[in-house]
Amino acid sequence: MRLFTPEAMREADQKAVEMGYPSLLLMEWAGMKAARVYQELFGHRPAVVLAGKGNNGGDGLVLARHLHLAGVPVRVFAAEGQGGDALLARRALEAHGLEIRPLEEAIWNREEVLVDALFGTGLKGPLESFHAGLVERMNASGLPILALDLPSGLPFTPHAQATATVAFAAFKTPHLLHREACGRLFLADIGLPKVLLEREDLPEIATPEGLLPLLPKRPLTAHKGSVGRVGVLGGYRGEGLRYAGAPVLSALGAYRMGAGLVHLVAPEGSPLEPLEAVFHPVQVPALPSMRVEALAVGMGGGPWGREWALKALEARLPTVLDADALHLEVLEAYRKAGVPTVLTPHAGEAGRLLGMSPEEVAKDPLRAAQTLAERTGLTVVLKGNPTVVAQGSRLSVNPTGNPALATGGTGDVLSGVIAALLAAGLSPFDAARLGVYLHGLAGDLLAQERDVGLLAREVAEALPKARRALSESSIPPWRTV
Ligand SMILES: NC(=O)C1=CN([C@@H]2O[C@H](COP(=O)(O)OP(=O)(O)OC[C@H]3O[C@@H](n4cnc5c(N)ncnc54)[C@H](OP(=O)(O)O)[C@@H]3O)[C@@H](O)[C@H]2O)[C@H](O)CC1
Ligand SMILES: [K+]
Repeated sequence: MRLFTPEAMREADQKAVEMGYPSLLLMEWAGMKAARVYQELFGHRPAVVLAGKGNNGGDGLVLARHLHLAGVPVRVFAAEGQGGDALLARRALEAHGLEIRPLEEAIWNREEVLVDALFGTGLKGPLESFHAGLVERMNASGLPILALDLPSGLPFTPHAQATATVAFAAFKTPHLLHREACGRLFLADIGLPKVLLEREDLPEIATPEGLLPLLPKRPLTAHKGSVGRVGVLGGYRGEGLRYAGAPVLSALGAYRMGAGLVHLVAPEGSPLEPLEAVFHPVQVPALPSMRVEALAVGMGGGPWGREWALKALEARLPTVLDADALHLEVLEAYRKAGVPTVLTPHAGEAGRLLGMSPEEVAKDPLRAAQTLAERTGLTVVLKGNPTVVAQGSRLSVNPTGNPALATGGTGDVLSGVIAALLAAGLSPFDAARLGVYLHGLAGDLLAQERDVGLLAREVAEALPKARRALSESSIPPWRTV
């Protein structure tokens, strides 16, 4: 599944029309499918449809007709000046005798549900004062908001804060970059010819169908040496072993992702945990002899991070470089050595490597991840909401995960998860996108029980459940209608 920009979506739309596909059919399906979602979520609760003058408004007018025909009470407030399909949608609605009042008069009461059909992909800049005021009034109403295609105003502020969003034909960048504004996501097939949605040049959205075939199988003859062994190198002896837990969490992540054996190389005095690991206490960063197929390096390494990474490079094994190991000259050494490498920076670390502020990175994570991947020649996991995986020109955007994961140590767990998948034989890009997806899904499963107060080790513990959910193809983060 591809992630469309609003422009790419408009192109697909235009191509459909050039192919002779009637655009009115697309609008009819969009409005009809959205009406179906409305009824599923709100039953016969009365609707207030707020429609703009563009095609997003047209979708809203079609929805109003379908709700009316289904016996749902509907009041419609629409901008003036529709043309094309939206005007036909308006006429069709009027033919059923529904009154359409000016948008300026929009008002609602406590029983109603707001349908946001003001703007979709055609918005060119931040909302001007009238629409900004309207959207703010909608948000402040406390009523549920069903957004058609996009919460109006996105990607700018202010924008509608939706309870649920029905995306038409495909997800667009704001759906994943501003997930918190979208509420529950629904994806509606509106009959757009499939060839128009197959765009290899666009970023992929990691989906269960795409990732399931990558999940390492465990044959009956498996033993601990055959399913992938991981070496974890990290920790710093200064400052009283302040981050001694980080390598332990990485080791837990690796075990819970299915590593057969984990070797833990950490400063003397570090906790001897987890009990299942093979311990190598060292005085200074070192690479002891051990039989492993992949490494996770840098967690809690502080000033030792660089040395850990350079020592680890001697093994010439697929490696995950995290946190303190992330320095430009280290990355250059890994690239030169041709070692399959995955970097796992957050926005702050990526910003440091790119010479940008963390805010700039977070604003356009797709571009930042791709730039870092191109500059380093390595595979990049840019952690954030959403997490983006980049390698060369390939981009994969991860739809799992939630704010509960924003807690100390979850990144360390992720490094072990990806290392375990590398050790099981996956390529860096596949290990990264599968690892990120499962790690996020583990967090999502836990958030169903509690949405704050998660511990990183619990995320590790939930990994087998996430793995099972993926193999049983349950819980995609959206529903298709
Ligand atoms: N293939 C599909 O996915 C289909 C999508 N459909 C729906 O169509 C919209 C996109 O429709 P479009 O008409 O291109 O655009 P919008 O309805 O989102 O908005 C256009 C109007 O917004 C005005 N505008 C633009 N920027 C601003 C702004 N900053 N402030 C105020 N007004 C603004 C613009 O006015 P202009 O005078 O600038 O032209 C337009 O009037 C998509 O999201 C789907 O919902 C189809 O229905 C089916 C196929
Ligand atoms: K909208």
